[in-house]
Amino acid sequence: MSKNALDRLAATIRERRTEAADKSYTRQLLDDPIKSAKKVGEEGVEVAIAATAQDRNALLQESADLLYHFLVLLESRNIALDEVCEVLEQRMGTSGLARDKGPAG
Ligand SMILES: N=c1c2ncn([C@@H]3O[C@H](COP(=O)(O)OP(=O)(O)OP(=O)(O)O)[C@@H](O)[C@H]3O)c2ncn1[C@@H]1O[C@H](COP(=O)(O)O)[C@@H](O)[C@H]1O
Repeated sequence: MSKNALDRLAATIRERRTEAADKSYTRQLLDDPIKSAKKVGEEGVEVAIAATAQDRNALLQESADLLYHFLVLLESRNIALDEVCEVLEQRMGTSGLARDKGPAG
């Protein structure tokens, strides 16, 4: 999924704030940020299981579920995808090995 598709999906999710709950699954999640957070956790575990099982199709499907639910969670907490991208951009060029991991590693 390209960044452009993620932006379009995020815009759809934002629009669902004003949709009727009985017509929109997204609106139901936006009304219940705790459920939304739990769904991100569930979908993350399902991604990990699919990856561990080396099930390519399942990994694609679960990854899409995770991205959708992650975007809903961000919207429910009034965080724009661009803000997350800014954090990623700030990290660019800094190796993961460069972080201070403390004496325990
Ligand atoms: N990308 C998605 C998307 N991916 C997954 N899902 C839904 O996520 C739900 C949860 O998936 P699960 O596999 O966990 O199913 P479940 O365990 O039965 O779900 P829960 O009862 O736990 O919520 C399913 O109902 C899927 O249909 C999505 N629902 C919506 N979208 C996008 O959001 C748009 C708006 O959707 P509505 O708000 O429903 O109009 C759609 O046009 C799509 O572009």
